[in-house]
Amino acid sequence: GQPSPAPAHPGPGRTRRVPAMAAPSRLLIRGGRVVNDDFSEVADVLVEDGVVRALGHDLLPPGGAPVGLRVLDAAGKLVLPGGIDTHTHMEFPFMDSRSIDDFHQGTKAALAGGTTMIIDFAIPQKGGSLIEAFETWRSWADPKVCCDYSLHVAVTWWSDQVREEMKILVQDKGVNSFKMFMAYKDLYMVRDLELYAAFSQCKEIGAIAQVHAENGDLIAEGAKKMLALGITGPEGHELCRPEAVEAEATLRAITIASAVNCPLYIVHVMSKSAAKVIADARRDGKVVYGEPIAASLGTDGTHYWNKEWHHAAHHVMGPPLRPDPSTPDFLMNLLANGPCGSGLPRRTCPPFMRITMVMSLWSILLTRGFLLHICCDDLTTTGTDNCTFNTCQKALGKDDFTKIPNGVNGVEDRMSVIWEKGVHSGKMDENRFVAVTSTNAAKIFNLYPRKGRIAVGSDADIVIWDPKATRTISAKTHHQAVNFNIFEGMVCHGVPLVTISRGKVVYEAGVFSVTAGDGKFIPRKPFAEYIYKRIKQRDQTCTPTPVERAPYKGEVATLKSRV
Ligand SMILES: C[C@@H](CNC(N)=O)C(=O)O
Ligand SMILES: [Zn+2]
Ligand SMILES: [Zn+2]
Ligand SMILES: [Zn+2]
Repeated sequence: GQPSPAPAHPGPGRTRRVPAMAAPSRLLIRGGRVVNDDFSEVADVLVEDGVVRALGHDLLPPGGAPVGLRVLDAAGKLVLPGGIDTHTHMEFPFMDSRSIDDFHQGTKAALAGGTTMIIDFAIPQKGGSLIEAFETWRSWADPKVCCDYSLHVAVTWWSDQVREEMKILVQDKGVNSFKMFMAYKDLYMVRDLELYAAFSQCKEIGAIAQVHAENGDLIAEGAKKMLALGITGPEGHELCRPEAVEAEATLRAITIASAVNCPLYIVHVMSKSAAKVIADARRDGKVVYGEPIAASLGTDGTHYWNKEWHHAAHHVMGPPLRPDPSTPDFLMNLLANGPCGSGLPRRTCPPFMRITMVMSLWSILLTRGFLLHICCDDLTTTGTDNCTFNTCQKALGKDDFTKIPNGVNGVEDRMSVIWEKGVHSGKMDENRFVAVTSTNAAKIFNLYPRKGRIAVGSDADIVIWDPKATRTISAKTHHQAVNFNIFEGMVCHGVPLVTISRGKVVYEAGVFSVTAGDGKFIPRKPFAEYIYKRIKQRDQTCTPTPVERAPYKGEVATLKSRV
């Protein structure tokens, strides 16, 4: 059975209790630049009863704002779809501890950073019921969340019961994503044949398979080796599971999913090696998506060699951050090159081929007069894997790195870190930023266009964003419960000024107006079009058929009896 809900934290950040009747039911966001994944335009946004009612110009009635309509001036600012964090672990009982940001504090911090929805994980013990785990996580989250949320469910063992419960979760509970761990040997790890069975069931019921891609056997052997060498500090955590251990499992998962023709989602992509495997698989046409996280996009594994034990330990997560300092830039490049007008395949063919290809390509373009849509989209969404532990909790592993509870922060800083490292750096434009922080996740997890877009009929999850303002990230000022921030001191362009959740201003100029439980669980239907179209097409037209041939009539050797 699972423990009871963690106690709610008072936490930093003033919360102004706004009496329910005072919140206006209608908002008019005026004069901002509305940015969706495919298009930007200066427009007013009218919101009523939690939904976008109209987009257009001069929506303010001539007589001025009528009673019950609040006008927000967004002139010179951006108006973005609220971020969707695809990967969190609030108040997660794990490694003899429990993550310190709970569903209240964690979702407040999300809102402060411009994220208006999180997708967390219900994780049963081996042998436990998936449905019971789902209901347990629901009981923790529903009373506390300040923003909308949903749940992936983990498959930590295999049986006919698990297969059946996956089907029930999809049909009755609004789950359409299941995470299988290839690491955490003896705790959550499943083996290849179980992956094959779980992927087959995901395909059968229209879910997307997610994997934690690391080779759990190599990690176990690597850890023994490091401890035997007397390496007990956080540096041992990375040394025992170098990026090849992540890349190997990534390729193995892709190979198994491809054999099943099941859509695959690689969570927390942490290394160049794994990212290259995913990019190559996508170029081969595989239906696979990669999710780098704020940590792997914003910092690196050199911190494991920091002389301050607690500093190094606070960066311990699985898979580890990588000591190769070029990793964040590399991952951001692969994240940046999404479906674009003129993106040309960056590699995969020798130079002379490329010249001829480019020449022929441009000649086609010019004659046809349209921009070729080459979709690179090597990495697709961004999460945080927010799973935070205070220093005293991390100290459970002060003498043995395998005992350091794994996990880092990110839920509050993801949007600013990606704006700074991705947009301000010139790698991606504002539309791609929206795609990777919100829209692509909504499409993959079948939330779109209710979530992930500012359009008439969509939920009014909106952020008024100041691309020019900067903020300095620090544990001293962040709204998370955890007492450390892996982005400490980072100055980021891109600051949320106002966060709106389902039409309510919940965060403005540093002040919260949240109510625990205001967030809702968002159910998700199976067979998301965005991922299943190609799968279904392949089932129809790519299933192999036998060759018709006359039976063999020649001599057949006699079976030699074993001597
Ligand atoms: C157990 C969970 C959180 N911990 C972590 N990533 O270090 C995960 O592996 O995603
Ligand atoms: Zn994981
Ligand atoms: Zn592209
Ligand atoms: Zn995780």
